[in-house]
Amino acid sequence: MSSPDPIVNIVGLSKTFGSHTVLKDVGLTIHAGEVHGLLGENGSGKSTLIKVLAGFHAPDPGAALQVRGRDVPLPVPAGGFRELGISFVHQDLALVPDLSVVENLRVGPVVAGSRPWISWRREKGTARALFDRFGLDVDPDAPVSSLGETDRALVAILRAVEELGDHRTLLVLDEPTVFLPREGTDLLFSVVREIVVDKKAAVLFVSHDLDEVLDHTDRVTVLRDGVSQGTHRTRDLTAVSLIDLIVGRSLDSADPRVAGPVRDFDDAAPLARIEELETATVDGIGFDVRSGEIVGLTGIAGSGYDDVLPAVYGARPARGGRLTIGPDTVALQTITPIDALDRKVVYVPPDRKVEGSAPELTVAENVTLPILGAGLVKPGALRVAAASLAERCDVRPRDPQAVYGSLSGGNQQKALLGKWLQTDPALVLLAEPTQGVDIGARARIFEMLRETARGGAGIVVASSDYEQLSVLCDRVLVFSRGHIVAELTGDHLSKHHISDSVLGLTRQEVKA
Ligand SMILES: Nc1ncnc2c1ncn2[C@@H]1O[C@H](COP(=O)(O)OP(=O)(O)OP(=O)(O)O)[C@@H](O)[C@H]1O
Repeated sequence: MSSPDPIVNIVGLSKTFGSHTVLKDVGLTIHAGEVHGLLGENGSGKSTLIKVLAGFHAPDPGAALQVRGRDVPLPVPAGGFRELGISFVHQDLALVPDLSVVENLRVGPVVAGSRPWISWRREKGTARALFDRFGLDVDPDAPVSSLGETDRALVAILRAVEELGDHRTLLVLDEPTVFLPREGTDLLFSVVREIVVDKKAAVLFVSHDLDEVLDHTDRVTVLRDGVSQGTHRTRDLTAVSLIDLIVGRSLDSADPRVAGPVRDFDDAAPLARIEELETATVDGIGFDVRSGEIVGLTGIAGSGYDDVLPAVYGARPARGGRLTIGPDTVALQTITPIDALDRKVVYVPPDRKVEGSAPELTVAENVTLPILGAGLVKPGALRVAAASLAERCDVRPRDPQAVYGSLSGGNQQKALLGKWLQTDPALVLLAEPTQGVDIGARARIFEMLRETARGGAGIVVASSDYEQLSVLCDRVLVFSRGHIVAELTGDHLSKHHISDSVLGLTRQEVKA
């Protein structure tokens, strides 16, 4: 197992932003040869700790860092992590889409000035050898923009592996599976194991997915409100003991791993009907959503399930199809987000940073944007509306004047969902609603969605998180090659049934 010698040792790490101390005297010891999980609720300080290692944040005075037994002065200078043999994969992957795969692989050394000239022929050969070693079938000349999500994530990870160099120490993966379709995670973890197999380097792995953490880490360190809850051997933990460490209290909503009661919608009238939808990846599909129902859409990457919601909302063009909601039928080829909103259809996209919000504005400004049009413009009233929304959605810190972009990922997601749910929508379209969200926030989000459904709205969730779909949905539609190939309800709504169905191992009859 792990070597007793720490490869990276952090002692007494604190970090304060303004008056808010977000890391409090944290220690972290990582051994060569281990996959070390870093867990904690949204906003508990995981990314801040990683950004101190990356030299992006200077810690408060008093912290110490040792790498392979040597003292490293803090703050780590810009780019200094390279000399320490540390590399990072951040959630946004930091790839340049217009550059080729091989150019992306070499961007780091070029920017760092460590490679004055480059033989691209040799680099392509090296890239091919690297991909072969990990069983990745990617053309080094292909532009990154042409790659699927899985390949993109794996290129970013292999680039980080390359950047570790000869004196490789630590690969830091900050929620690498958040944007990875399920079929990509197996490949990811085989890469992770390969890195630590000779016990020379270690992997620090940040994730909210408890199954992944329990299956793939050797030890875990848990942060709660910026305070370490200790480091534990993974084999001594269960999902329940891990939740206790992370949340530190019993969950304030129902356990998000347990489904609600089975509800029967067979005789309910449709609230919305999507018919003959055609997009680049979807081939004439249709389905109904009934009042109060939560419908899931899933499939492997490229199956078309993730193309449906933006097309229904008019955020991405459809080639054809119709949406009927209430008395109206709208052509999906021409529908715009304004038409959709007029019909009380709202859409929360998967990438909240790009499409869902204005990061430079305050939380109050972000969450009150949809109600500005309703004539409510007095700043005092907006502040009250924002504060009550933040309270209801459990957005932390509870400060409506905080800059939205400075919130942790999960808190941004709660605020974004709350912003749209307050508009009393008829049909809610959600893509990956709990991506990057911790277990406590996940419980809160599920509760918010169930409450909205109980109020009579229909909800459609497109996701590759089978556990989330099994717990939240009344019905799941499985896509393959642009068609709906299975409809799962009742006893067939387990994580494993959904997974088997997506992989084509089982089929359930699709009702007309
Ligand atoms: N640049 C900043 N300025 C002010 N506050 C910040 C800044 N960066 C982070 N914070 C605050 O520090 C706290 C810890 O945030 P951090 O991003 O480290 O959490 P996290 O554990 O990584 O959360 P998540 O799981 O949601 O990614 C949060 O309260 C966040 O709002």
